[in-house]
Amino acid sequence: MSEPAFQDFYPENVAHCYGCGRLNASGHRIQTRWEGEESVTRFQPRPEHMAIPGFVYGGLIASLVDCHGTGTAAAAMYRQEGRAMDSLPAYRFVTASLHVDYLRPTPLGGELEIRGRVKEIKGRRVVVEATVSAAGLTTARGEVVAVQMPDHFSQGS
Ligand SMILES: CCCCC/C=C\C/C=C\C/C=C\C/C=C\CCCC(=O)SCCNC(=O)CCNC(=O)[C@H](O)C(C)(C)COP(=O)(O)OP(=O)(O)OC[C@H]1O[C@@H](n2cnc3c(N)ncnc32)[C@H](O)[C@@H]1OP(=O)(O)O
Repeated sequence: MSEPAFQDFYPENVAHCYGCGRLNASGHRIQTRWEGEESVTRFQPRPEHMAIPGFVYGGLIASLVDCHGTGTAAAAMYRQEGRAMDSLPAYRFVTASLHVDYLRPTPLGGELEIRGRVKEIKGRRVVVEATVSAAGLTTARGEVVAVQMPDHFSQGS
């Protein structure tokens, strides 16, 4: 059995995100893990994730990069501090900025692989670079600026 994903450690009150919340039955429920210095998410797009026949919708790609980035940011902070991901207080990150370059059309059909690297950790901010690949070919590149979430965010205020 594979080890738990970063998202498996999200506290219940922040586990409903459409991209990464394990408690959102209609969402993508992505799962991200370390592979050495890189974080990796694998995702199988469904037929409805179509842009034009045969190709993946760019919004889905952005969504995957987004939540891959926020998950990697949290995991990177735990790793930097040598803390287990189930230790308290929990680190929660939201997206401050999301940038995606679509390099070539992403074929719809096979699994996508998102690979991330931590570019910078500074104060409450973590910058994560990511690539999206299909069948070994990089089709998109992204950057996420994730900022540690203020406490009031999870209470809907
Ligand atoms: C392995 C982990 C396991 C455990 C994990 C545990 C918990 C994690 C759990 C869950 C994760 C949480 C949620 C998951 C759900 C969703 C994730 C998916 C992503 C989303 O779907 S989430 C929704 C969309 N997202 C928003 O709805 C954000 C709206 N926004 C704001 O709420 C504020 O805007 C905020 C909070 C971003 C900042 O506000 P603030 O007042 O707290 O902080 P402040 O402004 O002081 O910025 C502090 C430093 O970030 C820099 N900075 C700020 N903004 C920047 C930008 N745009 N570009 C570049 N840098 C920026 C500043 O320059 C400064 O940097 P410096 O300190 O170096 O000067």
